[in-house]
Amino acid sequence: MTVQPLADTNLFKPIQVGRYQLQHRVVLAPLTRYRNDTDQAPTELAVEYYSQRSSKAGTLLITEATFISAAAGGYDLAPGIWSGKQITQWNRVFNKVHENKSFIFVQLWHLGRASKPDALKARGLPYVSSSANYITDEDKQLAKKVGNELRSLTIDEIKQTVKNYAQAAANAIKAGADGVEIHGANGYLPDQFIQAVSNKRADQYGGSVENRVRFVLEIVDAVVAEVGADRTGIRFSPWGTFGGMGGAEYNPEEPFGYLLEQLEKRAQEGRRLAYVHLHEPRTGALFSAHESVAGDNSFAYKKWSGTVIRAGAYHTDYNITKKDVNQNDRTLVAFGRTFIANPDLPERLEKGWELNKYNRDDFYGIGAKGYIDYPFHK
Ligand SMILES: O=C1CCC=C1CO
Repeated sequence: MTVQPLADTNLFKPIQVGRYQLQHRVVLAPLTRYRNDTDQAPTELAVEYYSQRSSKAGTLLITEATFISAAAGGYDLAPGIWSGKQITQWNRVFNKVHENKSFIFVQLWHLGRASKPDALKARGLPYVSSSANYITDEDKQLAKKVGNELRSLTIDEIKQTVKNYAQAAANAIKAGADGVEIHGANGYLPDQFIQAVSNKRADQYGGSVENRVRFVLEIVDAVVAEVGADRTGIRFSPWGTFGGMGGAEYNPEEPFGYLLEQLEKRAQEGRRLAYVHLHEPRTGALFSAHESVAGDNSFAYKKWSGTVIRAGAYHTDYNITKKDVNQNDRTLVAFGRTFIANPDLPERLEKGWELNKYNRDDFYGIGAKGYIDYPFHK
């Protein structure tokens, strides 16, 4: 991969995102790091980690995926935004980001069937999804073994979950965040409703595309009512296969095209989201820039007239980055792994400086190594 200065591209033009004026279009992508404390709250190292990556004024950061409630979780060292301590600790992170005159949105997460039935059982919590449709047979065997079999959310539970998203959004703003991103991608709960491969319901939340997107639109409407459309983003992975998504004969333009039309309809009525964030097909299989899946997100621009953040191995070819960010004036690019290894990534991209290489072995774990010890450019 050859680096080149991107200062003269749209990537370094200011842009209004929701109620915020960003100074450039490089975004910290949401990155699970499994480095929180035993109360699922950010640590002091997290304060430093996000501070480093907000060092160029006017940067937009999206936090690692953050559970809306204990029932939404199941991964011990991932963070939440439901308890007082979590809110207090996130506030320390957000204050440092704001000292650097940057902005941060909290990604709101519900695992659904991607959770662990044994971890949920230990907390006395149910293992739920749109339908009792496991990702793998191993999940099914484990769920049976621990006595926490996957089941469909009831209508009342769906309504309560929507309220939990709104409460988590309110908590994020109370903690000082600038906004929230609804995590609708990568096979988590909203995606489990959107996609027919996982949603086998026969009620108003299943079957037709209109019914399958009902849950995520209820979440959008509740979060927007709570914190405002201009402080709300949403992420989708239309071409993703992670978490058992996609499947044979699957055309994502059908559910996601309709979903974007509904978001645009809301925008025309005065409730335009700050942004729609899309995973690129080349990282559809996640965890590798090389297990690309077929597909193209250009359909989204025809359905949605607002701001778009695009993510997916953009560090591998600057010419793709230039093409995608220059094709219109409403595209930002999110970087994940490369931002892990380069705390000053925006400046390195602007000036064409060499990039630190990331070490996948250090993505997760406790302590400073691989978290806050990557060097800034000399
Ligand atoms: O979205 C994804 C895929 C793997 C982990 C998360 C949450 O940040």
